Amino acid sequence: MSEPTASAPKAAELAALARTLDAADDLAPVRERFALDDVVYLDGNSLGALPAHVPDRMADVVRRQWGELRIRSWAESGWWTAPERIGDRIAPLVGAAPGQIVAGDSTSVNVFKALVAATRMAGEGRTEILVDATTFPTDGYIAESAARLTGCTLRAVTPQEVPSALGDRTAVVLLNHVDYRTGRLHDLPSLTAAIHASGALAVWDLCHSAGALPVGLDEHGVDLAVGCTYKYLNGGPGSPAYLYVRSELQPRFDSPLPGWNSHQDPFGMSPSYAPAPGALRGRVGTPDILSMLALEAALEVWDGVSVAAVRAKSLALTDFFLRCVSEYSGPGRVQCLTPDSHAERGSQVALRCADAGEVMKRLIARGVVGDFRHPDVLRFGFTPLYTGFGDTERAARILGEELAR
Ligand SMILES: Cc1ncc(COP(=O)(O)O)c(C=O)c1O
Ligand SMILES: Nc1c(O)cccc1C(=O)C[C@H](N)C(=O)O
Repeated sequence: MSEPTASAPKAAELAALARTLDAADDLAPVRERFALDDVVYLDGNSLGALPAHVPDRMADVVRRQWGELRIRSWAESGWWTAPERIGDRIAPLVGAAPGQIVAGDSTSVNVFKALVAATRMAGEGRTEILVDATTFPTDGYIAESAARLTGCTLRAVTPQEVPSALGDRTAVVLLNHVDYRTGRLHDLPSLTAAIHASGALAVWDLCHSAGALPVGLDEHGVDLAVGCTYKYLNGGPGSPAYLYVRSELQPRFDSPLPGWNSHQDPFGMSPSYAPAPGALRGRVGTPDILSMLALEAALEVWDGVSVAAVRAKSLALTDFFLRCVSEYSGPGRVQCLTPDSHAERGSQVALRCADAGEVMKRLIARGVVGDFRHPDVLRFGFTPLYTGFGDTERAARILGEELAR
């Protein structure tokens, strides 16, 4: 049996407030662009939902472009130029002018390219890589290997420790914009400025911020950035990642993976490598066209949607969720790891509680899908394109009921 959590009048008040907020939400109609059921899907920070038009688009890609046009599609269906074209479609979502982003490979591979290329661009005597000690693990593993390959030392520091860790030996700093576990948003403008003041380069991992909040890559002078597209960009499972190289740095970008797709004359089949100009220097080999074109179609859900509006709704949703959790779960049942301050909050709420893995299984069984991160964290990701305030109230209410069991 469940203990009662919030009083019935309180629940009615929150449900009514949710209806008012949904009615005033300009982004509410965007939900229709997605194929969703009545599950409350709060796992878009791991795998974004399917945009409704993608299956038909992919049927055309497979049946007509591949099945009928076959090899002609590299030119006639725009396959060959898809990585740069899609990079330019992602660019406004992360505050970048065209010509600086190429889509392809995984985030892990792009972290490797960015880090090694950054150490190659760093000045004489700069032989230390700083890596976010709280990073999603893959960045740390890749940084360790990149350091060994380049003869650099590697030091793990928290983002807060970066300013005092910087020195005249620092070559590059790899940071996560939003912490995957806590949902903490790090201060990209001021950290990038501090890194530059020390003469080093800044590489940012945008996996948990792109599509959820303004990033401002150009505005803040970020050197290199990477990110995935299967979370808030809804590109699909394993969809291509992307690499941003600031235009001024492109002529010096010396890729550690100089495949033929980044050659200035790929079909010249020369035995020696000569890099192409611009963003396509970040390409490696043949792109994964099916995933690439699913991503391109998925990005159409952004037509007419501003990142600023998404950010405003994201903060309103997470504020409302925190309020509902505190009403429905009572004091002491959960500990919130996500900062209260908007300036430090991404688009997820992370709650620590006892038996978090079991609690999440029960939530999923009741139609509230978040995820569990080892050892004791419940994560709830809020995708403003398809999550409403009613969903948010329902998720918090069911969480309260399960915690009271
Ligand atoms: C911050 C961050 N970086 C990297 C990755 C993963 O990269 P990849 O797509 O290479 O698996 C994730 C999530 O999977 C992530 O959250
Ligand atoms: N990339 C993933 C996958 O292939 C399977 C399951 C989950 C993922 C994720 O994206 C995890 C995610 N980066 C996280 O923040 O935990």
